[in-house]
Amino acid sequence: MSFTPVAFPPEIDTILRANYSDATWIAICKALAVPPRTTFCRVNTLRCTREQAREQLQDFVDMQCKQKNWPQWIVYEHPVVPDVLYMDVQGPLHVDPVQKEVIIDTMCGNAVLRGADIFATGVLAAESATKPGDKVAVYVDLDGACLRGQSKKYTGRKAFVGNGIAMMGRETLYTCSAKQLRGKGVGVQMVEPIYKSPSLGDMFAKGVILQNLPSVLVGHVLAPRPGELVLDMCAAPGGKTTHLAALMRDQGTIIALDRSHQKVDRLVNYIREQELVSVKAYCCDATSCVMSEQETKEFLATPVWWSPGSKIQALPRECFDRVLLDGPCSAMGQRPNFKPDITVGVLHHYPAYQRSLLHAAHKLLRPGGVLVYSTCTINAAENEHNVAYALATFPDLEIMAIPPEFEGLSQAGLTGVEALTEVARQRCYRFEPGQMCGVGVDGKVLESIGFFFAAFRKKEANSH
Ligand SMILES: C[S@@+](CC[C@H](N)C(=O)[O-])C[C@H]1O[C@@H](n2cnc3c(N)ncnc32)[C@H](O)[C@@H]1O
Repeated sequence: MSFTPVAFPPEIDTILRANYSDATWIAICKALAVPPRTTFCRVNTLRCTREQAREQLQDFVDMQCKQKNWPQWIVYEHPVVPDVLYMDVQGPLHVDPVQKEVIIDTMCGNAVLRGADIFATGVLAAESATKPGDKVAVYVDLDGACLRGQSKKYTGRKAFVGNGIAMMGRETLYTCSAKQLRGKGVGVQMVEPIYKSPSLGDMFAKGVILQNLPSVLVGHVLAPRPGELVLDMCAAPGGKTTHLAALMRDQGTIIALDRSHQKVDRLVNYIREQELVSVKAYCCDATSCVMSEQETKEFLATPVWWSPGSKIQALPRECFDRVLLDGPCSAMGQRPNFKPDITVGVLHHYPAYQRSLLHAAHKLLRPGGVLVYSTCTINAAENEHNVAYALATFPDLEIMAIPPEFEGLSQAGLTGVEALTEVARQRCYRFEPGQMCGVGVDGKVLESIGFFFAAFRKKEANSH
């Protein structure tokens, strides 16, 4: 079974491949079409130890394997990153599609390839005679052209992702509204997926969070300590915010911003559910969120933070011990990616936008403080070029060396970015799709999504 490599629109392909040899670019496009070889999850160490979480997850996975008639699947503790568990992903496996078809959209297809079952709301179309218990072949609608509820066989472009068992009939799926279906649970249980990996089910409630290794590393490299004042500039949905809170033992203050009101509302609920007291989330445009010097003075005279969830305008200058800038990006490192959906205009818009966020981050960071800049894209303009920009624009920022324990988990930055010195390039954390991100306890290569980050320290006033 093989997947066709990701095909970017031609103009996008030209831009992205510019920094690679043809062979490397082809390998990247192949890797982007399929899921990473490893499923990583982070343990919420405020709730349980990693060992407790591993045991619980192993029990859950054992139960699933029994149900699906799969051989035993081992949950490992990551040898280097202290709060990470991981499992291997198997595939591509040879699976013959059965006759009856179910169609899902590309987002749902991406999740299926990463081990998920299909929730009732995810099913776009099923053939007219589909009943609970039927074995169905699951296809992804590649062009977004399948009508929801369609009963005829879909004849558009589609990709097979495996066979599953329908858990409800066609009638239930399409006579109920999307609202009624929400919470109804699994619509199709994937028993013969092309890429096999146990799903995490409701392990989230038990403190196990699906999170890619590079995202977890971001938290460890930022390394916030209990009692510090930390800023997460683009925080929603909050995967990294909650990690920072765990690293700080929920002691200190994390100011979590997001521009979107709805996302902040969800983030506030998430923080409440997690019973975190250190995180305060606000709706704020982080490109223009810096107080003037006078306003900063006045704020610091009586520092009172606003009520969580409210819209705020600005934050005090040079006060934050750590700043995380995990901003909006072209997300071209996501795996699998059935259909990269981006225009040249949008791709070109990101680097400048990220630079405006970098300007704000620099103003808010205290001397001696640490800034981590991250993206989940392979686009050099949003990565190495922005690192070079930050170093050239802010002479008081220095790029931090990779701690010895994290060496070998990522690749260095790309070559050929003129303004990036060799030292700075070596200090970038680039996670190239298809390349290893370390080695597991059993010597197997680990692999994740495409990602990039760099850590900077702001020099103390007397050191520059
Ligand atoms: C990559 S996501 C952040 C993911 C998050 N850090 C996590 O780990 O869960 C980028 C976020 O930036 C937000 N965003 C975009 N522009 C922003 C701005 N000017 N100010 C604040 N947030 C912004 C988006 O709404 C989006 O939620």
